[in-house]
Amino acid sequence: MLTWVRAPWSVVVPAKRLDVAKTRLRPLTAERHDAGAAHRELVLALLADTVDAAIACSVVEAVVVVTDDPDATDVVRALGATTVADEPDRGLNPALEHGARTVPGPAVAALSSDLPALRPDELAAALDAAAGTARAFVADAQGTGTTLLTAVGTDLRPRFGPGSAEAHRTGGAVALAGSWPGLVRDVDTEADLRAALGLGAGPRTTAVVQRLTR
Ligand SMILES: Nc1nc2c(ncn2[C@@H]2O[C@H](COP(=O)(O)OP(=O)(O)OP(=O)(O)O)[C@@H](O)[C@H]2O)c(=O)[nH]1
Ligand SMILES: C=C(OP(=O)(O)O)C(=O)O
Repeated sequence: MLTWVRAPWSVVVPAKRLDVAKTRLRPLTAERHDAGAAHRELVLALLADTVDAAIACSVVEAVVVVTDDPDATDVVRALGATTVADEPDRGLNPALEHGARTVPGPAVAALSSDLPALRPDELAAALDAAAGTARAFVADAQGTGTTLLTAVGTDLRPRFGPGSAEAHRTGGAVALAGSWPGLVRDVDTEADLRAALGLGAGPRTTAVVQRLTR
C-alpha cells in the first residue's frame, strides 16, 4: 500500500530585538508609564502566538527563530522552537538566509513573526499548496507584503520589505491564494491588531491587549 507522506517543513521566523521592532505599534503604548515594557510585551506576544501556531502545524518539523533578543529566545524555546543568532547583522533578508542555512532541507519556509491569528491548519494548507512548487509565497491581506515564502530544493531568496509581494513574484515565486485569513493578517498597525483580534488572536496577544486596555 502506498502512503502519502506530507513534506516536513522547516520554518524560519525573524525577530529583531523587541524594543526596536514594530515601531508602528508604538502609539498603542506610548502614553503609559511603562511604555517600553508594554511595547516589548506586545511584540513578544505576537511572536509567541505565531511560533506556537507554527509548531502545532502538522507538516512543520522545526521552527527556527532568528533573534538576538534574550526574552524572545527564552519564550520561543519554551514553546519548542530553536533559535539562531541574528546574523550577519545586515537586516531582515540576510537574517532569513542565515536562518534557512541552519535547517535541514529540502522544504524551507520564511514566516512573518506578527501573525497572532495564525491557525496551524491554515499554515498546513498553505504549505501543502507550496509543496509542489520550487518557490512560492503568500501575500499579506493588503496584497503588497508577504507573510510566507517557501522553497523546495532551492534557495529561499527572500525579498521581504516594502512591495515584497511583487518582488517575490518578479523573482519567480508563485503566488498562492486560499482561505487562510490568519495567515495573511500581519500586524503592523493598531488597525491590523484590531482585525487580528476580530479573527481570534492567540492567547498571549489576547491577554496582553486585555491588560493594556484595562
Ligand atoms: N532577525 C531579524 N529580524 C528582523 C530584522 N529586521 C526585521 N526583522 C523582523 O522582520 C519582521 C518584519 O520587519 P519590518 O517590516 O522591518 O517590521 P518592523 O521593523 O518590526 O516594524 P516597523 O518598525 O513598524 O516597520 C519583524 O518581525 C522584525 O522583527 C533583522 O535584521 N533581523
Ligand atoms: C517586511 C514585510 O512585512 P511588514 O513590513 O508588513 O512587517 C513584508 O511584507 O515584506
